[in-house]
Amino acid sequence: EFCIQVINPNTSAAMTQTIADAARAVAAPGTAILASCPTQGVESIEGHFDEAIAAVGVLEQIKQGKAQGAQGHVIACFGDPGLLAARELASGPVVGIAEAAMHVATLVATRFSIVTTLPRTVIIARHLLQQYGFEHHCAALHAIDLPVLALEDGTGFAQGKVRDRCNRAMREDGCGAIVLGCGGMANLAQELTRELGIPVIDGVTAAVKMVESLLGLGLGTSKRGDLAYPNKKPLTGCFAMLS
Ligand SMILES: O=C(O)C[C@H]1NC(=O)NC1=O
Repeated sequence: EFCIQVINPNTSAAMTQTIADAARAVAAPGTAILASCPTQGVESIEGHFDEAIAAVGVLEQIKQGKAQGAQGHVIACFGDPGLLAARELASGPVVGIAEAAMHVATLVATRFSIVTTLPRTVIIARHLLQQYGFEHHCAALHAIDLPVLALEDGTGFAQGKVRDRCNRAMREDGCGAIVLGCGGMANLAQELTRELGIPVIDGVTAAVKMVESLLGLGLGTSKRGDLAYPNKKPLTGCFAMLS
């Protein structure tokens, strides 16, 4: 009985499919998943510049999702790009996969490590830990040092690097759980949880279940204060589509 929009903020069709499949695999029987990515933007998000571009696409998708009946939204990129802006626009809940994975990890372990793609993404993930208040829960952060789209090149090489790095983190970090730091890793969590014997948490599936929970509690985004709908004003040029 819920309709949840899952937005891949990058424009990679392959990664959008990976994300959509993972979301649908955990969605409750009555939950419909609307999966999408921006019509324009950047094929992978690997830094602040990419995130700024992707955030506009996220807002466009939120607007479209609302029109299509989405009651809640997931931002399926580990930087949670445009999260607060999306919350201003949305009436339903909006959950980013980084915050969702971090929250879930704190419920099943006292310390979690993060395994993501590039070293620069590690730095951004550290900023998110501070922003969300999870710094002291995170034991360590690691990068496989491969570009995001290596996860979609079909060789399985990146997936092997993720597995090895998770294994090493579990042995060296004293962490009880691991957070996968990329939407494109969503299809690895279950298998790695079985293999490693500790919770390996993907943010796409965590966020879908969190949005279901919020909807089940009858909760949407607060529209009082800084998450109220944006003040009405003319939007010009390429931003007109957001008005
Ligand atoms: O920052 C990263 O490495 C991961 C992030 N980038 C992206 O295009 N989708 C993501 O989840």
